[in-house]
Amino acid sequence: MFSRQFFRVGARLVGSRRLVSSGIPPTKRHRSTRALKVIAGLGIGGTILYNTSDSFKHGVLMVERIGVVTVATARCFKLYKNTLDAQYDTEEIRAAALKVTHLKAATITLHALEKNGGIYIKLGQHLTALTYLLPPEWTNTMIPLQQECPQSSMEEIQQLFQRDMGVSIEDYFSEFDPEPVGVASLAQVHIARLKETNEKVAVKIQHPSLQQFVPLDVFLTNTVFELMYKFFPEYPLTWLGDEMQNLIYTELDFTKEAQNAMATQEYFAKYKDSTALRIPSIKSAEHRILIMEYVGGARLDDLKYMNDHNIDASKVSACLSHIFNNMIFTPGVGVHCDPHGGNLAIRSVANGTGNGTNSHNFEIILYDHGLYRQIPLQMRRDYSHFWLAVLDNDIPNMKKYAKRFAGIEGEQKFKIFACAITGRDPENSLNYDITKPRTKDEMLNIHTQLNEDGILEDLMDILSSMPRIVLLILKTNDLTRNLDEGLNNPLGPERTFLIMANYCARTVYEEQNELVSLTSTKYSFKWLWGKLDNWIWYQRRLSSLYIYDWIMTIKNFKAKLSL
Ligand SMILES: Nc1ncnc2c1ncn2[C@@H]1O[C@H](COP(=O)(O)OP(=O)(O)OP(=O)(O)O)[C@@H](O)[C@H]1O
Repeated sequence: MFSRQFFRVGARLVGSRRLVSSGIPPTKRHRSTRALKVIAGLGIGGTILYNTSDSFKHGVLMVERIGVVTVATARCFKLYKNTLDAQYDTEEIRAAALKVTHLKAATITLHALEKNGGIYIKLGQHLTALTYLLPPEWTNTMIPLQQECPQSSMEEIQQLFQRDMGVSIEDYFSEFDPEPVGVASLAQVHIARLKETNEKVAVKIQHPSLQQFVPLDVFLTNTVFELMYKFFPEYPLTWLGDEMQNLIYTELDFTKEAQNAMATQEYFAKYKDSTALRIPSIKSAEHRILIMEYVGGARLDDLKYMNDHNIDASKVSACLSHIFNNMIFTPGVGVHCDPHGGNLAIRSVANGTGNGTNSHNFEIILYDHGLYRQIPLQMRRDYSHFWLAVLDNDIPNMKKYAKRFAGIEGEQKFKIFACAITGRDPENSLNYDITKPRTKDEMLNIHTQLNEDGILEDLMDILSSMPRIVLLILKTNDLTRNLDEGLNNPLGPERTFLIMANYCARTVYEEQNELVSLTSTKYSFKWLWGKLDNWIWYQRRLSSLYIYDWIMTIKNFKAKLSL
């Protein structure tokens, strides 16, 4: 590829054929022939070096990567500068011009990310998840990055395995499917069978090319975001570079993923019944190779699979809600940072046999434990207050706690934030009704309203100033909401909100109890009264779910009788 480019540039520089035919004097022709020879010599030398010297090849690829990022950045800068500096007759025209620029810049960026691959694809995937906080032209354009990740060749995989494990794939496994079951930005997963025990396993292997370019790529992305901040201080995106730098090295260490998977498996062992969660067991873990028990399943939005296996979508939805709320609200294991559709699967099991004691006829499989985050205690408490206020339509308290846990101030920013966190349009987010599912029109309306002029600056401000962990909460909320909607749960979203309200209520109950203990003497009247008052409040909160479940049981019973 390098030599081809070299020759193309050479030919353009020399333009030799045109020189001969255009009557240029012989001395000039001589000079151009010599130049052609030099370029040809460099091209051939370069090709030989490229194919024989690893460090030369590495250098060339580095220059190429830098070139791709520099050109894309310069083009996007120019586009935005022209659009933002221009004069417009009306705000509508300006907004329309900005939309066009977003789309053009996003397309240029997409091509650059695809060309460089690796962590750039990860960055693009991160952007797609910020649905309510970035213009749709950006989030929609990046969607292909979720599906198309470059696959490493079997030869590269074999070399890496031999180097890192000290043994060949043939010696370690009795079977190894060369076609991966999943190819992602950082790794690919192959199905294999262990030679020693004949067990079926999933082997996650990091793309070999990643390691050598990660420091450069992190440096480049940080530089781009810093430059952007310099030229457009009103659109700060440096946080995105910082975030990537913080996370990428953790994600690239599969021994950390193994630790997370084992900790989550152990933690959820006591919640098997409410969650039906299955985490594949870890067989062995190296920095770039992870060998796990093979646990396959269907996607959660495969409604035919669920129908064929008699799996009740409303139960799956409730289990999902328990899994993620448990992670968010209970201190212990932390929150899985990437619960997208590809990282979850469902499989049917004989009633009561799933995962030891799970009483359901299905298991929910969770993959990819590369990143977990702990939510600080006070943030968890404020977040719980916030959601209880949302469910009570208590706007003053919503504002109070949005400010506390996410630093949101001002009417406009509060509205945007309420939209992002509830996934509802401004009207519904401030007037929340948990019984009503979102309609397609409502989702369209969210994007239209978030795209209104003047909002972009506020969005950028929110993104750069809010604690990173809140972004994770927003992302988890959104992904789990999408998973839930994909299930077509016949009961609607009501039960999942009641489950979440229970977790919030428990968090607030614990906080209030702690307060009573801190402000009164144990067993004094004030202490007893405080505890009782809290307990009654908590039971009142819990009862809504019990009542709902009772109503549903009676409804189901009546429906069965009438059949
Ligand atoms: N233990 C397993 N058993 C069966 N299939 C598995 C297992 N682990 C992973 N897979 C399959 O491989 C795919 C990719 O795995 P995983 O999500 O861990 O990779 P990844 O590189 O972290 O991907 P991404 O970053 O996109 O989430 C999964 O979606 C799943 O289909």
